[in-house]
Amino acid sequence: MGAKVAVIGAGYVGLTTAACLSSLGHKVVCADVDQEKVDALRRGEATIREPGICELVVDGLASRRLEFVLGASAAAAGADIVILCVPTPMGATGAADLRALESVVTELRELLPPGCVVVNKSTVPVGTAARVAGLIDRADVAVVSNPEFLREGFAVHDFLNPDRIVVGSSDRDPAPARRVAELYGKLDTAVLVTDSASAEMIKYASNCYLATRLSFVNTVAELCEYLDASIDDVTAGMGYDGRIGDAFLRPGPGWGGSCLPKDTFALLRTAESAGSDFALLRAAIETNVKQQELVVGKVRKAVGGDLAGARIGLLGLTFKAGTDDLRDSPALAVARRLAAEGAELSGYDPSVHAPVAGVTDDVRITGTAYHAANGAAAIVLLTEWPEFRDLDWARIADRLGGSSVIDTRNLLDPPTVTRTGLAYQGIGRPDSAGTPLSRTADMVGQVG
Ligand SMILES: NC(=O)C1=CN([C@@H]2O[C@H](COP(=O)(O)OP(=O)(O)OC[C@H]3O[C@@H](n4cnc5c(N)ncnc54)[C@H](O)[C@@H]3O)[C@@H](O)[C@H]2O)C=CC1
Ligand SMILES: O=C(O)[C@H]1O[C@H](OP(=O)(O)OP(=O)(O)OC[C@H]2O[C@@H](n3ccc(=O)[nH]c3=O)[C@H](O)[C@@H]2O)[C@H](O)[C@@H](O)[C@@H]1O
Repeated sequence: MGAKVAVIGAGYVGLTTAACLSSLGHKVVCADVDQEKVDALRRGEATIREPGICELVVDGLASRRLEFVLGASAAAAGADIVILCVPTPMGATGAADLRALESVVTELRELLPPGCVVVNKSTVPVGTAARVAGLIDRADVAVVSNPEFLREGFAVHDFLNPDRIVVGSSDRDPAPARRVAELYGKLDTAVLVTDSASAEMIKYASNCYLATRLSFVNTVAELCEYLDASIDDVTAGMGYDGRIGDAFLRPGPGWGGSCLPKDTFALLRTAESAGSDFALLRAAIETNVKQQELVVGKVRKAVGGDLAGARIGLLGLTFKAGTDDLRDSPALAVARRLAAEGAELSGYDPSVHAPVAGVTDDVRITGTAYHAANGAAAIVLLTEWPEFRDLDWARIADRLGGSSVIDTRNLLDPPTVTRTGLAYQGIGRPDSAGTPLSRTADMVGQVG
């Protein structure tokens, strides 16, 4: 029989956790403080853009294994396991802001049923499980760390097909950790049971490694431009090495999103507090800022050196393709820098249909990519939405006032663009058509 689970927070992680656990046979009550969100979810409407989530919510409601309530207190009664999925954003110092987490824990401490397990699924600094246990201060309630590794845009897939489940428990009693691991019993994956501090560290180390890897790749791409090498072929060649692997090697306008930026800063602060200088991580963060400047430099150069009054079209605003999430988007960071130099920006994103106050203020949102190109001196592709590959570049060329296309995701086929008379620049790619981009791939094809 499934467990009785309360999930606190119905965002990307909370809603995915609630919907997926109910699909695995558990009885789940999911709480949020946002009345509109709770109402929409009760009607079976997905509140996040994630493939498969809507179907799971509808199935969960129909089977009565999934319920949505307003406020954490309403979810806790009768729960065997309470999973905390509230935000842990970057605080003023760069450290994780734990106020939402602490307020939920304080709200719930008296209400938790005896014998229940509180699970930290939010990304929290090392030591937080111990801190939460201290706040709850009850011998009959255990606290377990169970970090989440899902990616936005693949949330349901990643939750149901995880590379690993990590469960951390400082309790001398292994039973609470086992109960949490059993939630995922139907999934065929590695389960690592460890202490809480290690579990918390695994999450930060993973995200910070990914961020560092991207800063490394972006730097290699920059070097490729100086040396007339092709980053496409370089990363392809690196990726054949099983120790390196071919995932997460695409250069771009810098990494962003709701987690990598805040988690890199948070680990840096954690290291500082521990008296350790994590110079490599600091360099990864600095390199990421430099990457945005590098993109701005390419645009500045494309318009003749002065961005003041230059009209620039932007393709893509979200932090990556496949999501509607604009949090810490490198596309918007680049837009902010361009606007600060006086550029007038029009932008199109398939998942952004209206301006978002305080977020997209630098950009006039357009309904199509072609409208974003109207009269622009240059067009800058910032998010790798696949549909941008299929644009009619002759039509874009007709609409542009200038002739520059800057592809910060190396998404486009350069000859397709340059054939229309436009000038193409990627990241770490030879600048024009007739490049050796596919030469190596062809050779590999012939040999193998
Ligand atoms: N977004 C992602 O891809 C991943 C996020 N994480 C971590 O998971 C945590 C949550 O992140 P997201 O789901 O992205 O955040 P989110 O912002 O999408 O969702 C958080 C939800 O919690 C609700 N909430 C806030 N205070 C509450 C309270 N007192 N009671 C009940 N609900 C409350 C908010 O209204 C919101 O709906 C963070 O620590 C994040 O670092 C971990 C892995 C992946
Ligand atoms: O803790 C989290 O929230 C999550 O953060 C990331 O997931 P996500 O934020 O959804 O985004 P990623 O797919 O990792 O991309 C992050 C950024 O790196 C960029 N990126 C990614 C891959 C790549 O090859 N090149 C590249 O520039 C993306 O465009 C994006 O801006 C991690 O991949 C998840 O494992 C983790 O659970």
